[in-house]
Amino acid sequence: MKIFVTGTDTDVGKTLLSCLLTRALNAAYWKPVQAGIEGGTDSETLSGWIDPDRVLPERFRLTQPMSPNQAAERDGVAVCLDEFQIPVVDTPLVVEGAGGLMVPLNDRELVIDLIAHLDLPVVLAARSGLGTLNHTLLSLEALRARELVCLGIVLFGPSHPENERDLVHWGKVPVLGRIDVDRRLVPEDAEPLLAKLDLGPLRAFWQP
Ligand SMILES: Nc1ncnc2c1ncn2[C@@H]1O[C@H](COP(=O)(O)OP(=O)(O)OP(=O)(O)O)[C@@H](O)[C@H]1O
Ligand SMILES: C[C@H](N)[C@H](N)CCCCCC(=O)O
Ligand SMILES: [Mg+2]
Repeated sequence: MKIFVTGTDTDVGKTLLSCLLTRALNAAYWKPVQAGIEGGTDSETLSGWIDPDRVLPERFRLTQPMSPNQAAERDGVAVCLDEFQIPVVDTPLVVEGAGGLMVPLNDRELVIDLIAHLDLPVVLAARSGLGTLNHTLLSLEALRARELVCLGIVLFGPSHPENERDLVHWGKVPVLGRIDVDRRLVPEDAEPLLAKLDLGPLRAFWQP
């Protein structure tokens, strides 16, 4: 069971979702491209939530908090799809992208091309409130155009039932749940937060 966690944007909740999914699935975690290391990386965050031995080394650790193509340019590093091989692990694996789907890795390749290269189904982190319909439906359309599978959407933010309804209607993808981040979340919050998510569509993908 291998999943790529992507989002409609940066700072949308991919890392928090990855924390929850890795715990729920007893998975390893891999961040192929980390852009920005000052103030802590996503892998360091995950190491607080799961056994650090299950946090695999990033393929690229770029110093600047920018789009990977720009951060790579600053660091004088060449990022390219051929450099990414899915890690071999004997557990499920959660892979977290950088930013959203159309974020460039270099002059020719985008994060969505990395998903296709790794050949993984996607879980999409999205905001719950005003603006999410456009961002989320565009993301789903981009995935469909490349014949990539989206197993579900996880919403971050306050309750907005009409948005949830419209995302399911137009996106034709289940909303797995919603997480309202109203304070600093700690690993002890994992179980109650996971209770808000329906991981059935994920498990059904591998065990129909
Ligand atoms: N433990 C936490 N408790 C509460 N809020 C958090 C926590 N960790 C991150 N946040 C906040 O939640 C939001 C989503 O953060 P998150 O790191 O999950 O984004 P992301 O989609 O992974 O971004 P990136 O593209 O940088 O990987 C941000 O506003 C962040 O500041
Ligand atoms: C720096 C940030 N936290 C991520 N690592 C990279 C986000 C790239 C977003 C690019 C963009 O959509 O304009
Ligand atoms: Mg992140």
